Amino acid sequence: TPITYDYIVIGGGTAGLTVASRLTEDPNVTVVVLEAGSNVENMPEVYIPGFAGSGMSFPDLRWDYETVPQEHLGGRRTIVGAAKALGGGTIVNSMIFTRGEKWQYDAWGSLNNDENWSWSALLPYFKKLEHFTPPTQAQIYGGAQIKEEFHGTSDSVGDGGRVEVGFPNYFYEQSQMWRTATGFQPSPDLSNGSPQGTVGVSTNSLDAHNNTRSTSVSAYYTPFASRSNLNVLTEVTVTKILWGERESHDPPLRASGVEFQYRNGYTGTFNVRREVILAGGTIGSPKILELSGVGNSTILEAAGVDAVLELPTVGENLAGSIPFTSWHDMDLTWPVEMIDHVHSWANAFTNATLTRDSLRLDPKLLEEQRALWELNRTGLLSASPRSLSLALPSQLYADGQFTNFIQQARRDLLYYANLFSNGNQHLANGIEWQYNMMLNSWEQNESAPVELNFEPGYSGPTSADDRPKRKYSSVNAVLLGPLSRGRTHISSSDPFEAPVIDPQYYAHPLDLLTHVKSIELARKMLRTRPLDSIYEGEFEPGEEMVDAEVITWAREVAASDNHAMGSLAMMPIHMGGVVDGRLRVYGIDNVRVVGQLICVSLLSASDVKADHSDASIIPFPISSHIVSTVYAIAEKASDFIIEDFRATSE
Ligand SMILES: Cc1cc2nc3c(=O)[nH]c(=O)nc-3n(C[C@H](O)[C@H](O)[C@H](O)COP(=O)(O)OP(=O)(O)OC[C@H]3O[C@@H](n4cnc5c(N)ncnc54)[C@H](O)[C@@H]3O)c2cc1C
Repeated sequence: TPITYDYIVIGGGTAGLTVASRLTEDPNVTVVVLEAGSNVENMPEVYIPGFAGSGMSFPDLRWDYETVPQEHLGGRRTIVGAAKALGGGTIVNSMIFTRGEKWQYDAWGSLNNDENWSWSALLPYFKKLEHFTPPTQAQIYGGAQIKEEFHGTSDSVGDGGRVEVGFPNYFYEQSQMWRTATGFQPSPDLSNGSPQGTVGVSTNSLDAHNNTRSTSVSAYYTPFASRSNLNVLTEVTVTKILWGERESHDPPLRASGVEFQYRNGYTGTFNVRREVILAGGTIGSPKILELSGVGNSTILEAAGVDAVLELPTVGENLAGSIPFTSWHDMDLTWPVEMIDHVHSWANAFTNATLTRDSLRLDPKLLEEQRALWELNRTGLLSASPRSLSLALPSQLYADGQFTNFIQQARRDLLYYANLFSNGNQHLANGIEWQYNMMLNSWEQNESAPVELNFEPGYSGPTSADDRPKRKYSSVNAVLLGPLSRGRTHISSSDPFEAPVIDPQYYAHPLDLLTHVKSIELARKMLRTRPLDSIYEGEFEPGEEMVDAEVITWAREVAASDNHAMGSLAMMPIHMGGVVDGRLRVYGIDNVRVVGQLICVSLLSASDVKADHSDASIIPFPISSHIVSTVYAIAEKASDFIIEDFRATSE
């Protein structure tokens, strides 16, 4: 007989471990977590901050979700990065730990007409999850800035939250120069809900006491692994959710358990008493719903899966593809045929004394720095410092130019909303709503559509073997507010077959225009005082390249940064939503989705770091790296689950 648990958590990543840990604080509640990847907490590439990003170079630690050929990226396929390990994205990510803009969280609440979702409703959870170490005088001198009221408990106050958050203890001189070169206002705190238009040093998911990475494993699992009511199984892939008997075909459905397969091929099932928590990530979660017969019945039947619940927007709301028709008449500063291109970063040679490249160029230095880190947790490997600037439209576009683009986007609003909705009128309404919010915020110059993110070393598309063995400064341009939407769907009932992912990058012309502008700005910044003093010529896109060539080049090389969202969006059902404000899947009694959002943004590729992956139910993109928001959603979801159980059992 299968074992019965109160809760089954599918996916032991960021959100999954958070929820499992919180639920098992009650010793009477039993939880099993099923994670496809392994526990790699003890890999140096994971816990040493200076190696951040290198985790994705291990094939066993990633899913390799590949997109279909992207029409607007020259027909190339790209990889949507996602981690396959206990701890999920927190194991491999770049440790950037910031929050979005206040109005964006408020907009989730307005969209769902739900006061549970707003900046002020989430702030207590952002604080609850953090165990924050305030900056030292040396870190403040290096550029670290915070306002304590926005952060979790620090050591001086008490035990605090679970995720260690702090500032790097090593700063590269060129990062400081870049912050000045941007000309942006210094941010008082990048997590204060108003990062737009400012520049600052990012906080990290970092234990600042011993300079090691903080992950959802170290925060939510390892200290509690001895709980007898928490069972975490690794190398186990969930193949479908099982449903209880129904008297008729009408909703609601009720999950009775899950079916899974161990790496060695052994299969089994567990029964569930209360709820199944779906936390498989942006691509993983809709895939499991579809394999279980929940989704668009036409897609399911084509894949050979019997539909049990018609929920046509599962896997939708992800990105879009269309011709640039009506935009061809616009008065653009570059020839209109160039719109259909992207570029996503700029880098330059530098004569700075030390960059992250130094570790690669000089094996002896790497050895010394490794020994230093082992000795006292200092040196170049003790930190993964990033400086971020969140560019407003006025910082990207010349006067008046953006207004024209916004007007054009408004004229085409319904056209694109319909086009991206895959024929679903409800979803078209939802996308229309999202567009209105986003265009209004940009028109009023109140939101940052892009982030310029400084890497004190090489970041770009060329492998270490193929580029000059020199030191670099790089600016990653991340499109934080994509208007394109696409989809991810299964095409087979085989749970080990990858889904068909079509984010439709740059299908909305404004995505491309804005991203191109951000690269122009990045190139300029690299030559601006005081950074010009260490500038030794642009490497990529290339000193001689004019805009047209840059766009062509970029289209050929730009990489996905996985800033997509909404494949199981939290929206009203009449707007194409899949989950309600308490994260319950519409039409199902006891399945919740936590932490699964995919952000489709594009950033530069890097051989050292990739960036970003999936995260959740968030209906439209936030102007930030997303992991802290995923943790906050998971903390909040845990409270919902506990409250809802109490309410039904009273
Ligand atoms: C390379 C990289 C760099 C990043 N850098 C940053 C950064 O610096 N800052 C930031 O804020 N964000 C960053 N992100 C994004 C962030 O880490 C993720 O968005 C976040 O961790 C996602 O949380 P999640 O819970 O939604 O999914 P995940 O943490 O990905 O968890 C999903 C889990 O489910 C498992 N799973 C999937 N399907 C199944 C199945 N069928 N059965 C069992 N298990 C399954 C997966 O293996 C995974 O462990 C980065 C992501 C990547 C990949």
